[in-house]
Amino acid sequence: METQSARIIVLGAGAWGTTFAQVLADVGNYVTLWARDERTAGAINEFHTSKYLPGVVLPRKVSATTTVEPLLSEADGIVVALPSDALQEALPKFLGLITEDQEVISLTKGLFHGQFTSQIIAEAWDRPRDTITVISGPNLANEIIARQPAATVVACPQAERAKRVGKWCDAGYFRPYYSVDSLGCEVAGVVKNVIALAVGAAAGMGLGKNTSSTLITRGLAEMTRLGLALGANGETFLGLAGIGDLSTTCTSELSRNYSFGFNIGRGLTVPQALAASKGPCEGVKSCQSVLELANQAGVEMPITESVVDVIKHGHTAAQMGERLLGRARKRDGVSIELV
Ligand SMILES: NC(=O)c1ccc[n+]([C@@H]2O[C@H](COP(=O)([O-])OP(=O)(O)OC[C@H]3O[C@@H](n4cnc5c(N)ncnc54)[C@H](O)[C@@H]3O)[C@@H](O)[C@H]2O)c1
Ligand SMILES: O=P(O)(O)OC[C@H](O)CO
Repeated sequence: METQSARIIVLGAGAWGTTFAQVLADVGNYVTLWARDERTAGAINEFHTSKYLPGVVLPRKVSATTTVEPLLSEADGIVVALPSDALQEALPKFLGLITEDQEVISLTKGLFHGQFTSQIIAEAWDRPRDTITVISGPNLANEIIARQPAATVVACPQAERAKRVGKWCDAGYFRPYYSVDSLGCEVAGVVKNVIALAVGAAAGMGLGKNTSSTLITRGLAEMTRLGLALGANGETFLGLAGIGDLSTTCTSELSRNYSFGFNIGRGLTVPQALAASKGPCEGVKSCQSVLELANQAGVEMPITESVVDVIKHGHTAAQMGERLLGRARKRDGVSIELV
């Protein structure tokens, strides 16, 4: 029988990694954050603060280090909370230090160079993808750090691993639901960021709730079509990691993706909107890859396509709207038809 407190390392001491570390500490686990700079680690260890979470005092059980290698072999679980474009640089140095019986948990909602986070981790650490647990849901760090109630999906094809990880983060205010569909959770976590860019852009143009609800609903259809084509379970998209996270990200000014889109909608350029962002905009990084994946799978994703036109081809938010409204008329519903 496993003891109640686990030893957990969180790689990435930013907003979500630090917040998730607090969740784990609140349950009674021993948590160490890996920060890449001494300043971030020092602020956590000496003052229990983080520049990523202004005004927050962290539990004393959360500590940080810049030298995590000696701690990895003793850990029960390793959490990856890095932005998607940092994974290929940051992860390989830990190859050989993590074994298959340890739990590896991904919090990163990204698709980088055509690879979902669990694929990148599996390759970097030479372990089967189906041993990696994905945690995804309507989980804005700034709300969870204040211990506001929220639920999440803890998903792993090896169900026992999801159960084990779920117990570690079952903090009461943070409520895990279990799934074996980690692929569906990853698809949803990536596509919702792209859709949030479009919804934010519409809001930034001054458009109202009818427009945002239209984009959210059709965005759900896009996400579901792609997920089904890739082999995910359709139910996932109607759950917390699907419509749950989509609605949070598309309606909150705390979302970096929505806020980025909002700034585009009010006329900022892509570089200006990126400079104004308070953190990684995964949708900006992943939209092209999502579209390529959709094209390979023969799936139509018009909202994603119009976001790519804005990010990569200099289209304005107004052109994005015109293009979407000019499309051929379709049947309503989350259809699995690919045309
Ligand atoms: N913030 C949220 O509300 C939230 C919620 C759920 C999921 N996520 C996902 O979590 C991931 C991280 O987001 P975040 O909000 O914590 O970002 P963040 O910018 O707040 O933190 C990222 C951290 O990674 C570190 N980092 C960056 N590159 C690195 C490298 N090469 N080596 C080592 N460390 C490096 C940064 O120094 C920083 O501490 C993203 O994929 C995001 O989509 C975020
Ligand atoms: O700030 P965003 O847009 O990266 O969204 C954060 C989380 O993914 C919301 O669940």
